[in-house]
Amino acid sequence: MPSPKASRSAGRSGGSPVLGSSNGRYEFMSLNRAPPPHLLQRQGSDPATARLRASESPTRRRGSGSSTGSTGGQGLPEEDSIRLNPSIIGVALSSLLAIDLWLSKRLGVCACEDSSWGSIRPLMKLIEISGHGIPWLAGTAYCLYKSDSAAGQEVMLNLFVALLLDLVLVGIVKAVVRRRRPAHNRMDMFATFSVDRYSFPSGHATRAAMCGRFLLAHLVLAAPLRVLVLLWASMVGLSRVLLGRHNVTDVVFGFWMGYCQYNLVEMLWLSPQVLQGLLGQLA
Ligand SMILES: CC(C)=CCC/C(C)=C/COP(=O)(O)O
Repeated sequence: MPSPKASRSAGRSGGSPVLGSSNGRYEFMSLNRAPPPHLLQRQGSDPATARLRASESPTRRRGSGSSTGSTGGQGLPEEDSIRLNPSIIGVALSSLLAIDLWLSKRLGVCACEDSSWGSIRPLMKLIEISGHGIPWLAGTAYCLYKSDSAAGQEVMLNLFVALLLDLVLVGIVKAVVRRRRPAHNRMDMFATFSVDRYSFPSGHATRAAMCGRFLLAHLVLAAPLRVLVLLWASMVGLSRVLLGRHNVTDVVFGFWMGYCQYNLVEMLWLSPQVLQGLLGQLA
């Protein structure tokens, strides 16, 4: 093994510990220079093969000119150029993912009772229930049943359909992406589907964004109540990360998806005629 001292001095001279030991000692070699012949021989069965491998080192390849062609063995082989170009996107995505995981872990302060903010976990769980699918479906069905005006029934029926649509769309995306929930999450949510073991996107966030927009658009609410709706939707999203249920990107995407789902609900809006037909069939 090289002593730390040897490694440091090699680092200072621009060398890099790229090759193995010779006679029990490690040797350091600059990436910009061709390796000595005795080391080349160890890389391949004969010196010619070894030299060829050395000429394919990343540094040599980068300096070889054309990045598109593969003519005459001088340019970059095509498959290599394909592999190198998307690496910028790959690095950006993995950096974003790393930041997401790090931030989500730091924000998961109510993930269990003995977490740093474990004392507010019950409050966060209450907010969680307020954005759960069951109270929303049950509440909407109750309002639909109780509503005595055609306008009220129309709004409630469309909200009910929107909630079902949300469950289906979120289920599909979760099943396709299959991102696991954060490791610090305790799976103690009530009434979940099997796809809810996956975390992308947050179903609570999609519901909060979609229902928030729905309420603001279809209920005549005073300004303080409108602010309350916005606050509630934000708190539902935030509580998902604080409880350790989701990573930040699950919630951000969930909000965006719920926002778009509302546009879809508006496009597919069930008119009173359709509603009468449906109710007529039920009666
Ligand atoms: C059983 C019904 C009707 C809905 C399930 C709602 C639920 C538990 C969704 C998961 O939400 P997150 O993805 O935000 O954890």
